[in-house]
Amino acid sequence: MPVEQQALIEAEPVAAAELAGDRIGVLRDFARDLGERGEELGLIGPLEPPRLWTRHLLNSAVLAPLVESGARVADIGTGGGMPGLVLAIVRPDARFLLIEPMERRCAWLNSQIERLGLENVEVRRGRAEEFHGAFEVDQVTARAVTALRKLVPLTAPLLRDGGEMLFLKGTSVEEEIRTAEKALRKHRVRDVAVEELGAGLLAETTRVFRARVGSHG
Ligand SMILES: C[S@@+](CC[C@H](N)C(=O)[O-])C[C@H]1O[C@@H](n2cnc3c(N)ncnc32)[C@H](O)[C@@H]1O
Repeated sequence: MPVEQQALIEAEPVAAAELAGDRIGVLRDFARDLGERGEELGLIGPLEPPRLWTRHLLNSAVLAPLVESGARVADIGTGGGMPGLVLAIVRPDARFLLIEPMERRCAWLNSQIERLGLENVEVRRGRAEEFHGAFEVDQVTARAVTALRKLVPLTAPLLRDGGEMLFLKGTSVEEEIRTAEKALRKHRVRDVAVEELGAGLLAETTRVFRARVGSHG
């Protein structure tokens, strides 16, 4: 990578090693490739390399403690890898399905899975709604895909009874919850909570929408 481009990619924050534990080397490897090629491949915008770690990688990795050990997790609209591929890197004890309709993004994700030697993650090309009835998972994750009132009908049918939604959301999450009231009721979404993640670790904390579907825990 040219020196001038290296300088544009954010230096690794101290919190990265704490969040990724012994998987930090693999996360670093992914960060390097995403930083070098992500913009050219249309995976991240031109303003993103200087905030690659804080805005994207660590913003995804803060979800890791909420992933249940041994869980089957579907990440909807993974794009360049956030949060699903980052979680697959830092949580090798869970299994991940990355659901992404765009062919070029799926090719990128598959090439990273192979290059990084990840054995707990697969890519399924298509829209979330195309997989309703095809499988059931314990948890679903998503970031920057669509508003909650649309995300709930897309993802609830992918969850087993008692399964959990974990959506990275911005500051308007409470307003999104209000607007999604009908969809939440229709899909029997319960135990709705908003949690702040990354306090004490990240300069900017992250908000996660957390809820369960159906009747069983
Ligand atoms: C703005 S990008 C966000 C990518 C990534 N989650 C991130 O935070 O960087 C939205 C992604 O969702 C995908 N997407 C849109 N609608 C979808 C659907 N119905 N099912 C699955 N993925 C979808 C798009 O192809 C795109 O890659």
